[in-house]
Amino acid sequence: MDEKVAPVSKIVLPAAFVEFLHQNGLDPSIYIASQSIPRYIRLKPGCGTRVTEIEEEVKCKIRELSWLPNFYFLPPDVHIASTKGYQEGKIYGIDAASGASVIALNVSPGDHILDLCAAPGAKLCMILDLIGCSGSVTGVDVARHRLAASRTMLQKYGQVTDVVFSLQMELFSPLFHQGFSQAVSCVMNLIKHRLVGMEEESEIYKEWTHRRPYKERKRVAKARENVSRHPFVRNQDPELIFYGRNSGVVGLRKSEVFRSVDDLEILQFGYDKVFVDAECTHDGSVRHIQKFEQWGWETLSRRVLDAERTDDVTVLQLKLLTNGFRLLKAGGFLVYSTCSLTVAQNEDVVEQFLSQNLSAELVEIEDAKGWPCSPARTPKTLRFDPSASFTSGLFIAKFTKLTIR
Ligand SMILES: C[S@@+](CC[C@H](N)C(=O)[O-])C[C@H]1O[C@@H](n2cnc3c(N)ncnc32)[C@H](O)[C@@H]1O
Repeated sequence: MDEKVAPVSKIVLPAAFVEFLHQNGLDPSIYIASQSIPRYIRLKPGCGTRVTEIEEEVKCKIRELSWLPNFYFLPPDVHIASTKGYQEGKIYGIDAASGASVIALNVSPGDHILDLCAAPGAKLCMILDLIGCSGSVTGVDVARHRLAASRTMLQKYGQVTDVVFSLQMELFSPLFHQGFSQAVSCVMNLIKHRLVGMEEESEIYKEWTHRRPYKERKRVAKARENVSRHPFVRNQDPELIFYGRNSGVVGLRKSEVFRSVDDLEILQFGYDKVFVDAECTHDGSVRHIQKFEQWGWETLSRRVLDAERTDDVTVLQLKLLTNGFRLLKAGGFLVYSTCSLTVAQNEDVVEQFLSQNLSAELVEIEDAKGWPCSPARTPKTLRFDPSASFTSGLFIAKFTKLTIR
């Protein structure tokens, strides 16, 4: 692993990573293409007039992307963080392929949407823009620090950030959105600790507060430690860590918020759309891989190449997809995406899932007709290949739920 070979672009990929790419039939030259992959930004709808101002600030032209509304691109080495538009929450960085995966969901105002791997939240922001002021969005994630980033991001971009949950993913029962009177976003994770604002389980949720008692803070810190040591360990106790005043949660008991539901109920009252932007090895995200040069290639070895971990990831992906699908109502749509280009994390997961779920059917992604992507091995699924799309690498599959009688 320490041996460095294969000079690719400006970075020198470690031999083990080159081997990983070869084993998965991936061409290391996609990392060369990274030099010509632009930086993508999304302007919040209605902010198109800010383009000239941003151009003056970054001292270069920003160009509109023809195939994705509100997306623009600029040279990869130009940073937007110091621009007024960025600081005022009018623009954010999001890769065009990621934007495409959100569009594949066909978000409509009034939809009730579940985002299962939501943090740090660029796609959640986009979903909230598309849904407008009706319907609901529920965001879920396992990582507390990433959830904190999501909350900050949603607040910055003026999104409704009413609810943040702490929840065991695999045990997740839908927080029935019928309880919400307006669009809310809920971010959840798996950290096991007691409900903030509730002294006893039997108590009613009080208004959430940042000012937590000492005992509560200690419990949270301990839970955080456990989760970072055992990221894949199942916890038993779904917990709410943050919720907003208008979330519909204040005044309810835990049993009312997290009531168990059967599959028949879900067919009728489940989510209209579910987005599973699954945890993956990120090998398709060229920029992400390049960052390991600073982080240390040993970290790449641990996070991407470790065979046991890669197996864990595919098991987790199948679980996330299965659980997300369970929570979908009949006739609803689910988008599964990863920024890995390996068949194991994409087509194999999709095919295994289909073989286990007779009510799942792949559907064509209509919007993709104008996108620079290519068909993947499984019919109706697609891939963004960085060397052809000039975006990050991404796999997308879209399912619907049939009613099987
Ligand atoms: C590809 S990232 C999601 C990116 C996000 N959709 C966005 O647009 O910013 C995958 C996420 O899955 C989360 N994750 C990993 N295991 C999880 C689990 N068991 N349940 C929920 N989220 C999980 C990770 O913490 C990570 O934030």
